Amino acid sequence: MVLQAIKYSRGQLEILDQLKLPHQEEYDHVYSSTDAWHAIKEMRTRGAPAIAIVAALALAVELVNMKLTPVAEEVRVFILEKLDYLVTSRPTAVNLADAARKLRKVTEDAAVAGGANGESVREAYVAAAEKMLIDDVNDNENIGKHGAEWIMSNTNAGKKGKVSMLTHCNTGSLATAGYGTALGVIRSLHAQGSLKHAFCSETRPYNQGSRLTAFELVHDQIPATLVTDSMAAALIRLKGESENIAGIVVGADRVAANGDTANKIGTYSLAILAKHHGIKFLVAAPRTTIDLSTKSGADIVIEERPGKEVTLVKGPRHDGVTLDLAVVETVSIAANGIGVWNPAFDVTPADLIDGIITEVGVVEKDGSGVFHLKHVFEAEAGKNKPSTIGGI
Ligand SMILES: CSC[C@@H](O)[C@@H](O)C(=O)COP(=O)(O)O
Repeated sequence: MVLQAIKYSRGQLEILDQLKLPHQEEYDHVYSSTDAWHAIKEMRTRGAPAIAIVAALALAVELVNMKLTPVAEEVRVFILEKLDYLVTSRPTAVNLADAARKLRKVTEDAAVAGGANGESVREAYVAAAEKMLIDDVNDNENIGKHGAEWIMSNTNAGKKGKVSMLTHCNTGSLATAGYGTALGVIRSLHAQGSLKHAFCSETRPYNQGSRLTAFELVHDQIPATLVTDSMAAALIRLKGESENIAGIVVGADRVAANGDTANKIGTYSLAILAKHHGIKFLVAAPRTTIDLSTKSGADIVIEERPGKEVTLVKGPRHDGVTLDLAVVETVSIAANGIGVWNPAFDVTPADLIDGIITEVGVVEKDGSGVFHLKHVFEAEAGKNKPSTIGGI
C-alpha cells in the first residue's frame, strides 16, 4: 500500500495527522483555508511541498463547497485574500509562497478573461491547484531517478557497488504529494537495486526522522537504521567504509539563488561533516523550492518555534515492554525554567553542497564554485535531459 499524506478528491481533502505518527494513522478533514492554516501551523501536515499543496487544495475545497457569487471580481478578491492569509502560516519554506504566487496569477488571468464569471474563476483556480498535486509526484519521481543515477556514477562508493546514504528530517511521501525528494532518491536507489543501507537521523527536536522517515522506511521495507543526530559523525567515521556510505542527501525548504539552502535544523552540521570526511552532500528539491528572488541564505527568514517543542516529548505510554496506544502522555525532558532557543531550520552555505538534485537534472557548481540555478527553469520537467546540468 502506498503511503498517502494527502487524500484529495474534488470537494474533499483529508490529511494524515503527522503529530500522531508513527503509532496512530488518523486522517483529519480539511474543509477550508482556516483549517489548513491551523494544520500547517501545528505541523499536523508539514514538509515544504506538502504544506503548499495542502494550502492550495484546502482553498479549492472551500471554493467548491461554498455558495458562489456569479461576480468574477468578488471571487477573485476572495481567493487572493485567502492566499495571502495561507502564506502567513509558516515563513521559511518557499513552496507555499511560490504556489500562492502562481495561483494568484491564474486567478487574475481568469478574472479578466472574456465572459468571466464566478464559476469560471473558481474552475480555473481549482484546476490549477489540482495540477500541483499531480505535478509534485511526477517531479519527485524524476528527482529520485536523477539523484540515484548521479550518486552511482559520481561517487567513489557508487563506482564500488551498492551504496549507503544518510538522510535527515522527513522528505518522503509524508512531506510531499508522494514519493518524496531526498527520501525519493533513497527509494529510487533501492528500487534499482543500488541501495545497501539507509541511515536516518532522529532530527531533534520534533523527531521527523525517528517518527516519520523511519516509519516510511519500515513501511517500504527498505533496509535502514536510525541514529540520533549526535551519532552522525561517528557513523561516517566508523561505518563509512564498511557500509560504503556515498553521502548525505537532504531536502530543502528554500534554496536561494546562490545555492545557499535552508533546511531542517541540523542540516548545516551534516554538511560540515560530509566535507570533513570527503563524502558527497546533496540537496534534493523540486524547482518550486528554488527561490531566485532570495539572493543568499542571509535573506531567508528562519522560523523560530515554541521552546516546549524542545523541553517536552509526547507519545503513547510505553512501560519498557508494551506500547499502550490508549494513553498518550507528555513528559518533560529538561530542567524546569531553562531558557530555550528553537530555530526550526538552518542555512547550509552553497560551498558545502556538491549538487542540487531537481526534477530536470542535478545542478553542480561551475569551475569557480558557482551554482547557476536559473538554468533549471529553462529546462522542461520530465524531458530526457542529461542528469547533470553542472557548469552551464
Ligand atoms: C521534501 S521536504 C523538505 C523539507 O521541508 C524538510 O527537510 C524539512 O525541513 C521539513 O521541516 P518541517 O518543519 O517538518 O516542515
